[in-house]
Amino acid sequence: MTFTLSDLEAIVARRAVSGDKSSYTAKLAGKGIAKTAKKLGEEAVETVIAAISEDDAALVGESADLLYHLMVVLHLRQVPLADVLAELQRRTAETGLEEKARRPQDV
Ligand SMILES: N=c1c2ncn([C@@H]3O[C@H](COP(=O)(O)OP(=O)(O)OP(=O)(O)O)[C@@H](O)[C@H]3O)c2ncn1[C@@H]1O[C@H](COP(=O)(O)O)[C@@H](O)[C@H]1O
Repeated sequence: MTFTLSDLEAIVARRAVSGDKSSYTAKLAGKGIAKTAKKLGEEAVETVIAAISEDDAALVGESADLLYHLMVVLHLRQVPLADVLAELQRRTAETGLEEKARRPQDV
């Protein structure tokens, strides 16, 4: 069976409130949204570095770290993954450049 981000969302939700001393998710969630969002930023930078100068295995690993930390941030903000997917689906109605052209012009 294919593993999905929805599966990861459920794992994160369960582990964040587990109180399990061996859980990284519980430890991270306990630090709050500011620390967790900062960690997400660090993982984003590591993913950028992997994309530019490391091999595919490194990029896969950093991408997994990035998506996992994003799921913890969404959990802490109580934003369902479904909301993000719905936004992505809404965006399929037009190209990225069409959407950009509709934005109000800077004055
Ligand atoms: N996908 C992940 C996942 N990806 C990355 N990580 C952890 O993210 C941490 C990031 O490592 P770093 O070296 O960047 O940071 P660190 O120095 O350990 O942490 P800081 O002190 O900087 O906060 C590591 O401890 C990784 O194990 C993850 N931890 C958990 N999961 C998933 O969550 C499930 C539950 O995990 P626990 O909550 O730990 O039981 C796991 O079975 C996985 O499915």
